Amino acid sequence: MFAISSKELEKSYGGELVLNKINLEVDTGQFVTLLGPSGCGKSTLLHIIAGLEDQDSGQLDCQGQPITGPAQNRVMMMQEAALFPWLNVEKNVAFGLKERNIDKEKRLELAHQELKKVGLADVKKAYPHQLSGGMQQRVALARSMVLKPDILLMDEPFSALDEQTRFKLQQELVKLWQNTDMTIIFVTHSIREALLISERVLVMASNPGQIKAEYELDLPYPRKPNQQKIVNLEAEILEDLLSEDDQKQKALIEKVAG
Ligand SMILES: Nc1ncnc2c1ncn2[C@@H]1O[C@H](COP(=O)(O)OP(=O)(O)OP(=O)(O)O)[C@@H](O)[C@H]1O
Repeated sequence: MFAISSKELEKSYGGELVLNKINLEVDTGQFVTLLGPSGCGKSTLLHIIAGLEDQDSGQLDCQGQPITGPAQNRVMMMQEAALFPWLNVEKNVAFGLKERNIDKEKRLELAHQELKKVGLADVKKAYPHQLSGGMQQRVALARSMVLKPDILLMDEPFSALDEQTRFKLQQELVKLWQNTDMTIIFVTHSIREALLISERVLVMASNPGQIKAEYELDLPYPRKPNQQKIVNLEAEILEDLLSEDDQKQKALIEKVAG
């Protein structure tokens, strides 16, 4: 049974087809990246998988059951940490456990354990504004992980971070994932990021959004950006996206010029 599967999934906004015939099969425990240019529908697809939006047509299942809305076993992490500024770090992490009828002491204990994994147990009494952007995203990661999701959906979670912090968080995320059975679907428009972290890269194209290529990455972790295979694949995917972009631009010029 697949963690997530879709058949001929489609979505339009205002008459514009945004997702076209998305066929997806994600194995349990896999780390999959949706890679593509701005506007190709990556976030829309992730939101539909999260159950935050409906598709117009096509089948979408999680663990063999149709997705009809949000569920506790699917957790979404966004680009902005969006922590509660009035709660300290441990309470931010523990917050989502309230819904699960876990008592306060246990909630804080679980939050502590998760904060330890992201190296932030020592600042659990601090408030979000006291932390750097990278630390805030680590807290957001702990807040997602404490819920022990089967499926973690990540929408460009590191794209607002500086390069070295981003690299560190990529490595940490991979380590955290390796210690679980969690399935991750990660959205990015960084080719390098996709190649450094995931087992499978699905390259999307726009107008309408579709999956146009797929790469299986049978490379051990931790990966380095200067590994020959990564360098070669990065060049290949970039080339592909550039030629796609040229065609789109040509079509747009023809349309605008009449
Ligand atoms: N709620 C909405 N209403 C109308 N149009 C929308 C809505 N959400 C997304 N779109 C449109 O759908 C298309 C795909 O958007 P989406 O955000 O999924 O792309 P993306 O690949 O995630 O882009 P980015 O990398 O810039 O976040 C875009 O043209 C966008 O304007």
